[in-house]
Amino acid sequence: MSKQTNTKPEELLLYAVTDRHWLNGATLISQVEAALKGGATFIQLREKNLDDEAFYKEALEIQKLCRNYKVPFVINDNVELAKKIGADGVHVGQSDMEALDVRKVLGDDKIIGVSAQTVEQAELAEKHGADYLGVGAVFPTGSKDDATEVSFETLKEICEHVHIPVIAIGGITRDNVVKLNQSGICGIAVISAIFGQTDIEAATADLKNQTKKMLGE
Ligand SMILES: Cc1ncc(COP(=O)(O)OP(=O)(O)O)c(N)n1
Ligand SMILES: Cc1nc(C(=O)O)sc1CCOP(=O)(O)O
Repeated sequence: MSKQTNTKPEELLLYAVTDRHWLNGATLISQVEAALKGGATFIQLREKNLDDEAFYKEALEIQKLCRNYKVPFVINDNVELAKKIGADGVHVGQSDMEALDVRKVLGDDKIIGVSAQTVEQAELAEKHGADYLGVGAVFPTGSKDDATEVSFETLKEICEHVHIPVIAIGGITRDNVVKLNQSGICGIAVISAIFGQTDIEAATADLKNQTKKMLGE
């Protein structure tokens, strides 16, 4: 990995993906702030069932918070909303808008993250202008119904074949993150290991330490 992209590998160390499934009466903004206080280095707003107006208001609120913490903020799938509020970028999957088309909408300076499960998908995403790849699911996950498992060997192969940063996602916890050692990733993305925890700030700080250890930092 060595290509210049719109995000730095260190920003991708501990990437928090939101999920209102874990709210339990709390607000998303308070949970994201706890993750930021604990040291999350990147935030993705992932909403699957929110109406446009509520999604817009929430995105503006979380964007403001992330700016205060100087942490990149991207939106899952919704390129139009990312463009409208001037978010730092978007994350798209294999069945979403193609990276080349996202780039046309957002311009050269925004961050485009793309999900990849195979080397072919990873190479194509890089060629089409992705700034980083999210590869998973590296472990079984309860947070995404249609996740398909990606083996350690495939993760490693993807890292070897692209020149953009790769992060792993899916079922990662403080206890199993060590298993990703020597894969070539520069960080991890999680939902439940942060937002499913009682003390989000402490869990984030702990996971960040474990991730740094795994990376040999
Ligand atoms: C960092 C990161 N990596 C992968 C994904 C999965 O994206 P996608 O395949 O589009 O699936 P949904 O998240 O839309 O269910 C992600 N969101 N973030
Ligand atoms: C959003 C997402 N994408 C995945 C993929 O495999 O692409 S797995 C996943 C869910 C990650 O949540 P948790 O950390 O709770 O397992």
